[in-house]
Amino acid sequence: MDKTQNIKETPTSLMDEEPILEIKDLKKAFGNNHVLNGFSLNLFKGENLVIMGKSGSGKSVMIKCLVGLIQPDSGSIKVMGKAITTLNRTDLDELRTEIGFLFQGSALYDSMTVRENLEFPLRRHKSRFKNITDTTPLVMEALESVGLVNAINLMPSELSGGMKRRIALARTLILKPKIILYDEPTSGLDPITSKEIIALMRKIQKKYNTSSLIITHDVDCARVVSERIVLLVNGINYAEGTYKELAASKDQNVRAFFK
Ligand SMILES: Nc1ncnc2c1ncn2[C@@H]1O[C@H](COP(=O)(O)OP(=O)(O)OP(=O)(O)O)[C@@H](O)[C@H]1O
Repeated sequence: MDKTQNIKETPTSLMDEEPILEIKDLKKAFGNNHVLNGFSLNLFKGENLVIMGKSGSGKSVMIKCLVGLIQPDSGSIKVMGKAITTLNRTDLDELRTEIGFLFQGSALYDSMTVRENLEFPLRRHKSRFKNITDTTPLVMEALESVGLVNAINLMPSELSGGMKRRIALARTLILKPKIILYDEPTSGLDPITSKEIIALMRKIQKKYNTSSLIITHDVDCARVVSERIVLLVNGINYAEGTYKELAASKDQNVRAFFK
């Protein structure tokens, strides 16, 4: 099926805006393995955009291209108007402070308290926070946003899986990112904790006016959290639309995601 049949026009409410993140015709192959074959997407301010694709379809490769960890073979990626592939190391590092990551495993530092885990990114990006002498208000605000103020002095070993994920999110929020990349935010969590994380993602979107790219296999998460969904199939943005639109599609490749 011609992919253009599946691609929805950009929603009219967003049409006048510059995308905060723009991927155009991205191609990446490893030898004969052509992973991305002209993938494109626009992420707009304040939007939650879900990317779904089956295992091995290239979601992680796309994210790595996006943050400059992998050089694509061709195509362009602009984040807040800056072309990623042309930035030098310093500019790329600076741009990365505007992007929050919540990756699978949410790796907190086991030997540090929750407070120290949250302070870590502030120390790493010293130049941006050099005028801050007391980190407590920032730590408290981030913990408040994820509903875990009381966990400030706990060690990661004292936290449940869901709490760890919340703290990892707080550690991301402390840098006040404009864009958040979530990689499987609900994987490994029980249904109730997943629902709590999903609700939290919505709350964060509203409170911080962040734009998010969310990679997930979790159809429930996609339904609740997204304004739009992009399906990555055969290395391209095969289909795009709201949950409702895609869930009603008759295309077998699209239906496969909603069974
Ligand atoms: N550095 C690399 N060198 C060679 N091949 C790679 C490299 N990174 C990824 N690949 C290949 O690219 C393809 C896509 O991998 P990727 O990790 O992006 O999939 P994914 O969609 O994120 O999968 P999953 O949902 O299982 O995490 C796979 O065939 C993988 O083997």
